[in-house]
Amino acid sequence: TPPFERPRYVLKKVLAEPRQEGEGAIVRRSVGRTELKNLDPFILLDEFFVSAPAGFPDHPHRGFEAVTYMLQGAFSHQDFTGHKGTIRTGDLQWMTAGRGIIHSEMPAGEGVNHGLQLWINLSSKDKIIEPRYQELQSKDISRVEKDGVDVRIIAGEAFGVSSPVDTRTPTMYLDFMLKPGAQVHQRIPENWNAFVYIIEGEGIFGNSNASPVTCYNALVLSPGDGLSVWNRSVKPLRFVLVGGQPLNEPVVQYGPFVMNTQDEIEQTIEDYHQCKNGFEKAKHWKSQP
Ligand SMILES: Nc1ccc(F)c(C(=O)c2c[nH]c3ncc(Cl)cc23)c1F
Ligand SMILES: [Fe+3]
Repeated sequence: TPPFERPRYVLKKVLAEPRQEGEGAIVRRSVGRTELKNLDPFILLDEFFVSAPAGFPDHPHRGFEAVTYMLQGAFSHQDFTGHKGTIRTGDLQWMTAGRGIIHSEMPAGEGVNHGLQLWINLSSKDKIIEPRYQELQSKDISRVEKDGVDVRIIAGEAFGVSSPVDTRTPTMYLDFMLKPGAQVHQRIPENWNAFVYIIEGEGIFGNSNASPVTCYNALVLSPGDGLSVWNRSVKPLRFVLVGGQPLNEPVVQYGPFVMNTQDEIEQTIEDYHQCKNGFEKAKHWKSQP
């Protein structure tokens, strides 16, 4: 018996090509590029590859959440409130920027530091909340291994295990590793928007006779109550499955500012330049080298 009443299949496949971002950093942007704009509540997904001295020096955020997940290496971060730390392989930083953050995110490991940064929009009422961090070390991230499937539960639930992360918008963010020959059937709430981003290997998504998809591709999923995935290759398959309940609000983005109207964007730019309404600490702050 098929595991789902309405299996989700692949509506669109988009290859994320490398591009410059920050200072000398290379990112493969999937969600957030022109043809992948309306995946409400998701604004952007960057797979970043950064070697020192490149990185993301002092920059602001307002109106959304930046979720950084390190796949390999380390990143150090510091913000204008004095909050600082290092995100290492397998670690997670869920930063709710709310009304405003200014921070720097710089590589802290030797060689290439590789990870994902997902931007999740906030509802209009949450765009003015105080900034907040939820930071998990690799060992604290819920993990289930079963029948050749190894899933790390960054947000939401899989195999009956939930993540401790408190998401403003109901969200799932699952990091799957499938051994050769393994398959997985993951339930996804019916009315959520959902996509897959492949990190390593090749997999078959949606229906069992679909053609295999390889890394750096993002797959937009059709509506439905779950996704099936098969690994029919001889290598491990690694991908993230991201889903969220749409906010259904207007989105006006200006770089690292995501609001609901053009007026709010203009107000945000003024707040940032005049160090007010949440950007007060910008007056005297610069990141320490
Ligand atoms: N100047 C500028 C302008 C706008 C930005 F969003 C950024 C920025 O920080 C990032 C954009 N992708 C990213 N992936 C991973 C990480 Cl750790 C950071 C970023 C930045 F630096
Ligand atoms: Fe940032």
